[in-house]
Amino acid sequence: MKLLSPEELEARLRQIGAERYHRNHPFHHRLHGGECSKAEVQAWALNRYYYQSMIPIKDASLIARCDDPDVRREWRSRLSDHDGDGMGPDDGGIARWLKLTDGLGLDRDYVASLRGLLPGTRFAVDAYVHFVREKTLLEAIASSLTELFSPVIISERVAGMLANYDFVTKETLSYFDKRPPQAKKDSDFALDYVKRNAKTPGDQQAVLAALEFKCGVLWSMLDALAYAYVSPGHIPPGAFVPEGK
Ligand SMILES: O=C(O)c1cc(C(=O)O)c2c(n1)C(=O)C(=O)c1cc(C(=O)O)[nH]c1-2
Repeated sequence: MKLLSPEELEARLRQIGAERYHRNHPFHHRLHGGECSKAEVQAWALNRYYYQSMIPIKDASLIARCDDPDVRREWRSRLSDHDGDGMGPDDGGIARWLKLTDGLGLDRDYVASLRGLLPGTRFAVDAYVHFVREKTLLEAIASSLTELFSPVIISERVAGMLANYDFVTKETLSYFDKRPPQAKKDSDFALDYVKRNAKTPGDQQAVLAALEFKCGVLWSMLDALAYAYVSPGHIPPGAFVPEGK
């Protein structure tokens, strides 16, 4: 591969998002289009809790291995976005995600215990954390770039779920209120970083591969969910069993 200009690199990254982001996954079409049963929505929220709960751990790992104070300063807002600043009970993304699982009628302690997780969710999320720990800082930063695409899917999700499910309220979905501006700020920074720091064809290839890897993490979480709870509906032993199943 020849050296791309920063603009060409950005265009290649956006192309990966257009093709591979989990917005294209059939489970999301089903979720947002109102075709999911309540049990499927519960399974989605319970499994996504693991992703939410591990995000600050992967961000803390990134900070821990970063020797640039400017990057650390910028990156640490991600920790308070998810963990909160101790200013109230619903402060921080993890606490607001638990409001979502509460609103869907799931037991908080059960969700947080992670006992009901699909093995596929665990493996995908753990792979993301390991990737960020083990790859170069440039690749670790690039792997967060799915967030470039999350504001669009979040607005589709909130509108679709509110219109289509009588068991979902605006209050229940409050997690998503704060995410689009946070994701925009975070992904603007990460995109600018990779455009400035991927200086060789090899660096640029690694950045593109990091985004493809991360799209695969998100995609495989939904594959696991669809296989267990939609079709063929084989729930792995020990994973969450919705009421009535
Ligand atoms: O709802 C979504 O579809 C979605 C996607 C993503 C993403 O693209 O990785 C994130 C989030 N939400 C999110 O809420 C979040 O906090 C987040 C952090 C990260 C990351 O990689 O650091 N991605 C995402």
